[in-house]
Amino acid sequence: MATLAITGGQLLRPDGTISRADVLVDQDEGTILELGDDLAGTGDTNLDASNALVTPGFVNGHSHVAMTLLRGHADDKPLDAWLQEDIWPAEDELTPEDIRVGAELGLLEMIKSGTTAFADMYFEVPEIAAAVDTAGLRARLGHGVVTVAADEAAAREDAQTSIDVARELDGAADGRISTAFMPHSLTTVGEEYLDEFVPKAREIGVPIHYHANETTDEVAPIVEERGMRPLAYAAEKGMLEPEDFVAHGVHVDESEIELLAEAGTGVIHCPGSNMKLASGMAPVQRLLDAGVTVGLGTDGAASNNDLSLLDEARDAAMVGKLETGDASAVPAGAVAEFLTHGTADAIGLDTGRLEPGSAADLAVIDLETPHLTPPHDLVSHLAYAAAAADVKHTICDGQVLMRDREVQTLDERAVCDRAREHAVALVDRAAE
Ligand SMILES: CSC[C@H]1O[C@@H](n2cnc3c(O)ncnc32)[C@H](O)[C@@H]1O
Ligand SMILES: [Zn+2]
Repeated sequence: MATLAITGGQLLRPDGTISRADVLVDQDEGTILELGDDLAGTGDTNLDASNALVTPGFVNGHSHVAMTLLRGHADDKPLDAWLQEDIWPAEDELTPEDIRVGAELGLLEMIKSGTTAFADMYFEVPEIAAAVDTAGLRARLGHGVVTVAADEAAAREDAQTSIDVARELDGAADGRISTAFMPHSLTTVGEEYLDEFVPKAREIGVPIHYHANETTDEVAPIVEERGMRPLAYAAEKGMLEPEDFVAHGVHVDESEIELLAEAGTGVIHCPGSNMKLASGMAPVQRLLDAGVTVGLGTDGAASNNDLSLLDEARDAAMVGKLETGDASAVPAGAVAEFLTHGTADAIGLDTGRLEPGSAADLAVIDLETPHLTPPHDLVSHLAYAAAAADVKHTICDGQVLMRDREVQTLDERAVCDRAREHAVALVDRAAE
């Protein structure tokens, strides 16, 4: 058995408290073997965590990781105009290789900012899975289905691809990859396709993930045409089960909050994207008060514009207070849960807790920096003050993905060079 010791650090425990402990990892099993006062010298290899905070690796509950290629391509527009005028025309030009290159850039950024697990909706998912396998992260992946502008044969093929991808890739990368059926949203996928394919997702036993209640423009047509709220419609279509999770949930009313709480369906809060696209502010404290499982997501790098969950954590805390007019809303402790086991639970991945037997997915945050001094409250620092560049080691499934800020599984320079070339060519093709 190969072992790794992470020594000298302060540990964020599953109950949200912080205390001193070393961590011993079974690298063959990818699990935490032991937490103890003095495990220095017990591992085959050692990572120094002195004057550092050791947290579970961060979990990103909603992303489109390959959209890094479109970072900064189209800013300062609302969702519909942004998608229809800029993003979808550019995505029409994407090749499988572009998606591989964009995914590698996104994964590099995730590793550098302490993320070890994520949920992702996009196209050419085998390319993304291959990048995840190489990079060493954990992921729930799915092919995003959009049927609005497609003829019936193309729409059915798209939905079937989502089912096939979910079946074929579940368990890939030595079990680090799991999957979901991913209709894009309740307005971009026709009812007949939900009726046909939601039962197929249930047959193969995968969750369903989709964008929901992101903007008022998305809510209004459902209310007008069906006389019901979007999440009541989702429940009617069988898409509100405990394993399912929706992205955004900005414009949810009390009846929908109750539906989510009763169903056990998770909501992935994406405050950066919601602010940038001016979509609105999700009622996160009300969701929490109602008992809804809330997670945190970056959305894609074209609407954020980075993939750092520490940025997202700060945004969540800040916007939570603004939305309620209450400075005690969405406090640091809640945000620390969002970063770790809250989001892991929402997307159904078994990670996010530092305890013996758990997945050895960790981030080590360097506290030797002015903006994290003094160390009065390290949970506060995690929510309000820490940044991506403070992450010094990242470990997933017991493997060291970044040591002393050097990513081990991807060649940083080569990934960035390739991404630059592919992004320029992509945007040029889209402009032709
Ligand atoms: C069909 S694959 C996923 C699809 O979603 C698009 N997308 C990216 N960000 C958002 C967002 O905030 N709301 C809705 N759709 C979004 C992405 O560009 C892909 O086309
Ligand atoms: Zn999204």
